Amino acid sequence: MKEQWCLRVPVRDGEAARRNAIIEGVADRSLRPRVEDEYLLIPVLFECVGAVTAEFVENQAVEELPRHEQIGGIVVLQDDDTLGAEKILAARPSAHTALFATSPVEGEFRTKTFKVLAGSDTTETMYHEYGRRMKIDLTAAYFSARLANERQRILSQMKTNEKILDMFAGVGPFPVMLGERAGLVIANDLNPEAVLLMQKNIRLNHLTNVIPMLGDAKNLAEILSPMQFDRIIMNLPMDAAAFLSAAAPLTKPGTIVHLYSLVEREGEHNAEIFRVFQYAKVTERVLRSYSPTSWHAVYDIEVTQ
Ligand SMILES: C[S@@+](CC[C@H](N)C(=O)[O-])C[C@H]1O[C@@H](n2cnc3c(N)ncnc32)[C@H](O)[C@@H]1O
Repeated sequence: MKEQWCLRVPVRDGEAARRNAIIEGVADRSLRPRVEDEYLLIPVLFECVGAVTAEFVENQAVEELPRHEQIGGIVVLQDDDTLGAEKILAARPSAHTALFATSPVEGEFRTKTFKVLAGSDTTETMYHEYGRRMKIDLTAAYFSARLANERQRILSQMKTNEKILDMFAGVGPFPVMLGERAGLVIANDLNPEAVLLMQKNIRLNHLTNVIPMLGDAKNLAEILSPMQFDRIIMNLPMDAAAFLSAAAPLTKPGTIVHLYSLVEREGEHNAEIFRVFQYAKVTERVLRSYSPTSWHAVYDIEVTQ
């Protein structure tokens, strides 16, 4: 593989950064890093640069550039900083556009609006994650690279041929990633633009067992019963717990529900979970902090009866 681009990280962070890059599929074990001044230069695969996860870029790679998150060919800056945007684009050959979010995540489609700071006037890009490709459009449909590791965790837990339901699938990152091992994935979202992109992503990744669906998750039980799923993904962090009773009729003993939520205290959703599923084994894990008083957590709910 040809060496074309390097991550430059302080030597003290070097080993962790290299391990992270190898796990992310961005660096290759066979390419040796080298030390220059106080920095370790980690050769990465040019075509995979877009797959570097947001946290990795922010924390390890580019201390001298303004803080930003890279998603495929797009960098999203934390500040409305045109000069900084141009600097980032010059430093990142794989990036074609620099954006600044002019709104928070909002509305039921969970989208943001953006201003183009530099580069091409677009919010569309191709995003790569662990060998999969996804077309995304940051204004049309929600997308975040931050759950890339979470998708791998679930993939590693899956048995072959599982029947999976993603109730809030967006442009399809979970279905695309889990599809290779699943028997069937039903991938639902309320946003028509997200479902259109998801259809493209299913085709881009040559999946024939992922069925995209446009609808309100609250009606899924009525539409899909008597189907029962081995695994249900619920990634609507502001409100997923409110949909637990819509998911319940589609479960059976052994079903695992992965509920993603923003929480302010440990066990925040336990009362609702045990109200809906009287017999369940629940594990709560923190994924990252979201604000000084809240964090992003995943509840793995194993239905036992
Ligand atoms: C946080 S995003 C998650 C998208 C995707 N799972 C991902 O990881 O990128 C939540 C998604 O839920 C969708 N959504 C919101 N309310 C919904 C509802 N009642 N039924 C179905 N989808 C809904 C939004 O359109 C959005 O795409």
